[in-house]
Amino acid sequence: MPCNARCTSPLVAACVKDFPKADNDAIASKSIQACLNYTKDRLLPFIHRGSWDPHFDPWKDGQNASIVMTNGAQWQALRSLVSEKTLAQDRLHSLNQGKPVDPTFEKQAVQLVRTCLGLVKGTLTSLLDTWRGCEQIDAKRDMSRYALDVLGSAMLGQGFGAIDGKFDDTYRHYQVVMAEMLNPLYLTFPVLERLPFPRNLRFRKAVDHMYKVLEGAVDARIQQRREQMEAGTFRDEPQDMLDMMLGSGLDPKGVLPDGCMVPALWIFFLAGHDTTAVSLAWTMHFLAKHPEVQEKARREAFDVLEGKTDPDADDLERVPYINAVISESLRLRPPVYNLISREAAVDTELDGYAIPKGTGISLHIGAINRHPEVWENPLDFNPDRFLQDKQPRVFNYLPFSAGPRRCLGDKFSLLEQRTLLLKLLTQFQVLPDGDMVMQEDTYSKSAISLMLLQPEEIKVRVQQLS
Ligand code: HEM
Repeated sequence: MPCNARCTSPLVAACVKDFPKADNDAIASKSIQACLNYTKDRLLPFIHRGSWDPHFDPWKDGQNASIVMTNGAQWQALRSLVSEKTLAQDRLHSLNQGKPVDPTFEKQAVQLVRTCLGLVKGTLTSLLDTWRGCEQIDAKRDMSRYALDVLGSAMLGQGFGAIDGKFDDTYRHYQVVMAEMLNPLYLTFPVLERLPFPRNLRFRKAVDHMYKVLEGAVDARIQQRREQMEAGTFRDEPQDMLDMMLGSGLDPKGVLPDGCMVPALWIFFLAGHDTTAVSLAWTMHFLAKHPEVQEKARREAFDVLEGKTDPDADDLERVPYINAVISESLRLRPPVYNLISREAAVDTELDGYAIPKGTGISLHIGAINRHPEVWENPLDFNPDRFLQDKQPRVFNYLPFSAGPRRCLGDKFSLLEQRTLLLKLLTQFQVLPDGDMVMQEDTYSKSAISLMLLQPEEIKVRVQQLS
């Protein structure tokens, strides 16, 4: 199935080709809904500051194009540039697999992984320090703070003061954006966005604030480079993703087309924060609920660390069981539960269902990840299934989606999650708090939870290991 310019539907195309019949059923029966579904166009307000302006045309060339909002050739160009210049690119993956890579890039990527790991470790140490002497912890809240500070450090070289409780102004505005960005009423009737409602004024103020923070971070970095160049101290070694995307010069648009830098940074925050936080919170929940799994993961963590307090990049590649725990948690509770919908690019048919061109299609990741014809005992939490020889086919396991639009931050998120688990397991025991079955059944009703599967709360108890 070809793609048209407005609607990239490679995933749908891939589904038609690659899904076994059972999954086609799941998609067709559970996931194909009417056009009220989210389409990428509807996500404009939080990504494009000008989207409440009736004259704003996000599809016009060079107007704040962002990777999530574009399709076709424009998306392809942005995707390869952004992925090339961040931790997301495939060559970093080859690096981890010991395959040959371009030596200039290798030097930069190795440096960046090391720097990012350093930043993650610092944030993590602060987080675990806040848990000492605590009986019960709010895992959902704390994982959210951890993921935000890690992302801030890795992207911009600065946290948001989330873990140390400073909660600067930016954090407050950021929360407004996160709470409102997928408001179903406004997604369905985007025209409401342009009316002078108090909600809209608050939302615009918050989006404006976030843009200013990101623009300010870019300007400050350019200014810092200028001073370093004048003093002859500038070293062309990226310290964070902003450095990678800026290249080695003084141009604020860096290696990207005009107007794309801030939307690119913005998207990484919006796509990378809550997703990782929710995944980690669910993993804490499963560890508490399955002590035998926790013990096995702890043994692996102790074996790999061999007495060290912090893992290095190699250690993170030697934790198959911990990796399987994360994979299983992502299977059962995929943070992106319902994939942002596409429109069918052409008239087509999916497992006997006619799909006219333009129909909104939303893939139900949650249903696919637990389909009984694909997964044995699909509702059981069983990390060992990811250690068996026969691994799930790509399109049977979709927490990060699949195909050309697969998540760009998956490797980064896994690095962040493995680091946390390695350190956590060697320092704390995670225990259930109250009725954990209840927790699994109470999902947040907030707007964002319509796409992200957010638990209402996840509380666990922690006990420091002696
Ligand atoms: C557990 C953590 C994460 C999960 C479950 C997740 C899941 C997803 C999914 C399902 C998509 C596909 C959306 C679609 O096809 O419409 C996606 C796209 C994306 N993700 Fe993630 N994500 C995670 C973490 C991250 C992180 C940490 C970052 C960045 C730092 C990130 C950046 C992106 C970007 C930029 C896209 C858009 C790619 C494109 O349209 O080409 N994600 N993610």
